[in-house]
Amino acid sequence: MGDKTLDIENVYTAYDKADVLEGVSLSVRPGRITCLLGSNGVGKTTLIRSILGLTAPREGRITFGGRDITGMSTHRVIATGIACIPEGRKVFPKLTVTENLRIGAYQVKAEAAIRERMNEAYEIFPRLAERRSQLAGTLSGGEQAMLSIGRGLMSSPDLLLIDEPSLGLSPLFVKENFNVIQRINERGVTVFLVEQNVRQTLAISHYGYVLGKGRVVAEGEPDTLTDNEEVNQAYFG
Ligand SMILES: Nc1ncnc2c1ncn2[C@@H]1O[C@H](COP(=O)(O)OP(=O)(O)OP(=O)(O)O)[C@@H](O)[C@H]1O
Repeated sequence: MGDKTLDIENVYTAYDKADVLEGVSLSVRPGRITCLLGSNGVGKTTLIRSILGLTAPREGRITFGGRDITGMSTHRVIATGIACIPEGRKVFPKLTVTENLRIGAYQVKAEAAIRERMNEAYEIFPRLAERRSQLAGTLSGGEQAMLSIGRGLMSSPDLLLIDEPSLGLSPLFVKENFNVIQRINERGVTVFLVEQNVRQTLAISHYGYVLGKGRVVAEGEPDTLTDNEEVNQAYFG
């Protein structure tokens, strides 16, 4: 059960000279689904890269459970209990479903623990259990999305970062995957959900932030965000 807060304080991140993130601050509280909404190119993935130590912030601070993880190597960030499901899913196409899941548990030594987690993943995704020996590259897009979530769960994370899970999926799979994210959260995993799909994301979130160009332009409970005129302006305008 996750009990650690992820705190992002005044983070500036740049790839070359120009800052993509210009002083982002937000909190992902334990046990909740917190979402970050924003249109193309505002810096959502860059924020995830900053958390994971893939692109270190040039200024600001990121802490997880009070521990400073700013600019830490990705390997060490993951060891603190954070897992990430990247945009575009990225399963290993030539490996089976089971082999893909095992990769998610690469930091786990005990075979019994790996088995237990795998059974849990198959319980959450019966559709994957039926296809456990199938090559991941032959799964449908929606099934690959499930597999990438399942793989993220194999490290038993406290916090799951999910980057645009609805991207390129049919409405039915989007609905199914969002249901799964909600169920995973009910099992005690804290979720930071980065999305463009406003309505469905807010429907499952406890709290939300809206990223404008490089900075947070609004935050609040889902109800207040749906009706907020400024949000609609910033987001769609
Ligand atoms: N490796 C990189 N090198 C240079 N610029 C980059 C790099 N990655 C992203 N950018 C730029 O940073 C900006 C923000 O990109 P980012 O991927 O964080 O946005 P996003 O909000 O996740 O967008 P999308 O929803 O389209 O994925 C964009 O202008 C992008 O071109």
